[in-house]
Amino acid sequence: MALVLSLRVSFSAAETRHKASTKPLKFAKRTREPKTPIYNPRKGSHKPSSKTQKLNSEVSPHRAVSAVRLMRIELGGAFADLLNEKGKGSGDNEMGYVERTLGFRTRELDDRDLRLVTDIVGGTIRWRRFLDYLICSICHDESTFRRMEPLLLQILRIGFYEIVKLDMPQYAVVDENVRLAKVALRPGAGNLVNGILRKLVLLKENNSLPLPKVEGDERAQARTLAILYSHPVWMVRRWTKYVGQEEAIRLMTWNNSDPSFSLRANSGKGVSRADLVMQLNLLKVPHELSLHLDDFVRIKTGLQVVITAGLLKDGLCSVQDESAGMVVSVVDPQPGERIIDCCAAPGGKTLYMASQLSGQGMVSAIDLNEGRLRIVKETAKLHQVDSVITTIHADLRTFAEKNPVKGDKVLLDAPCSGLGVLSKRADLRWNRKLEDIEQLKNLQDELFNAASVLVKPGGVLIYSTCSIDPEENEERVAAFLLRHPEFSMDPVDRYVPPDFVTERGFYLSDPVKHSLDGAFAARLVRDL
Ligand SMILES: C[S@@+](CC[C@H](N)C(=O)[O-])C[C@H]1O[C@@H](n2cnc3c(N)ncnc32)[C@H](O)[C@@H]1O
Repeated sequence: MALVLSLRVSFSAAETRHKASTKPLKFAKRTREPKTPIYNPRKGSHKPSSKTQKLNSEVSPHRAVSAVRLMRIELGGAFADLLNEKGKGSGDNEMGYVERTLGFRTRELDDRDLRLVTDIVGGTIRWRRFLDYLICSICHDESTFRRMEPLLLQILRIGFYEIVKLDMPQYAVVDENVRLAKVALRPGAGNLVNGILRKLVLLKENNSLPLPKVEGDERAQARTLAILYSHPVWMVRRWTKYVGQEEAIRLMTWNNSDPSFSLRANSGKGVSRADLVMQLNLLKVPHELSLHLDDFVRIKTGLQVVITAGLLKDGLCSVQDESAGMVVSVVDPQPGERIIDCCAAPGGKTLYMASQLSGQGMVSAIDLNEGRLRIVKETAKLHQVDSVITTIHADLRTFAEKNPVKGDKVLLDAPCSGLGVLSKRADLRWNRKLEDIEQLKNLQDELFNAASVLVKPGGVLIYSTCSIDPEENEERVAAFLLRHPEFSMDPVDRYVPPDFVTERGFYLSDPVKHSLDGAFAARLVRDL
């Protein structure tokens, strides 16, 4: 049976002896059962191992944890179901997941391991299409690749990423991933990993990785670029259409780079940026002051240190991208105003707006998602801005129909594709579909109409997204203005630096140009 073949392949003894060969790999059937039981969703079985609870000190912890985390991310629900079925509590921490999946524990992760897990998991997800292309090419057999069991595939992806993208010491990477495959799966899987990784090493050393050439018509080129820069083909085609191939490549390169983060000093709690900088200096976290926003600091590394030190838990600061902070600059909250935040959860902009009210006025935070809205409420308390925030659990469309409330300012931070934040959301590119954009556009139009009802005469309506797609941004605003002649554009040049203002007076943070997340905002004024 094909499935059995994929589960029980062992790399031929000859291949192991001769290390890396350039010939197609041959897979021999195994006859024995796998040594260690593992979760295999394709077989739908999981036998708890007698080795459970066993500490394995030979396997590198960051690789075991990365492999399991990648499985969880890719398998999603199926994996969660398995853990629930097998007993509550066993999977509530990372090592619990490792133990239940691999049948053994590793030593606890230290700070270096944690950083490696973050790098490897993020990078392996981002580069998935590229890595799979290489793995498939080296296997010389697409069906073998397609039928590869999930854990084996994740181990190979990790090895390929470490060798090709992280330039880690190649033979150490081979040995470590072989060991993981042997212990977590069976000796034959280790031999297979050994053969494939050694072949990769040889190809890399000879500078002859099997990479496709960008040639042919527009579709063919997009398919190749999608492999080389590891994005869905539809995104490559869309960006090439809007900004040309060179700019699309720059954008994909940005999306594949390690994300940097910004921290906002929580002025609502009386924490100034100088206080935050002092804390970062004490923690030895390198940082730069934001050039655009007074409360913000940028960090490239050290987020884990900030989290561990409790700066977020204690409400001293929040993680917030400057691009999102500048949307609040476009709103320009003033003490005493009533601001309606129509799609508020989890509350990044709500909290920042509230912190600018100096205790006078109100932000009404509406959201459809009750759980996420609860986060807004709890964080508002932690940040000591709860006296100026009211949360309202509702669908904006029905709320606007039934409630006579009017705001001085109404912010609609609409649900969107998130195409501006792909560098931070490593897996989002694989979850988004082209069809989503059509559906989102309809929702955005409906929410735009509903939000407009809540604006008082002479009041301001701000429409924003974390997308860079013109169909979710400029086109939605143009369509709204046609439907609502009682609103007119108010250019944003008074509120954000000139570099962020488009010709038509919108706010646009462009990842390539500004090295920030992508974000968009339009400011519209209602007639008196
Ligand atoms: C982009 S997120 C908002 C992010 C938020 N403004 C922030 O800065 O943290 C969009 C939000 O819209 C909410 N949403 C989606 N459809 C909605 C609806 N019909 N009514 C109200 N909220 C909705 C989602 O639950 C989600 O929390």
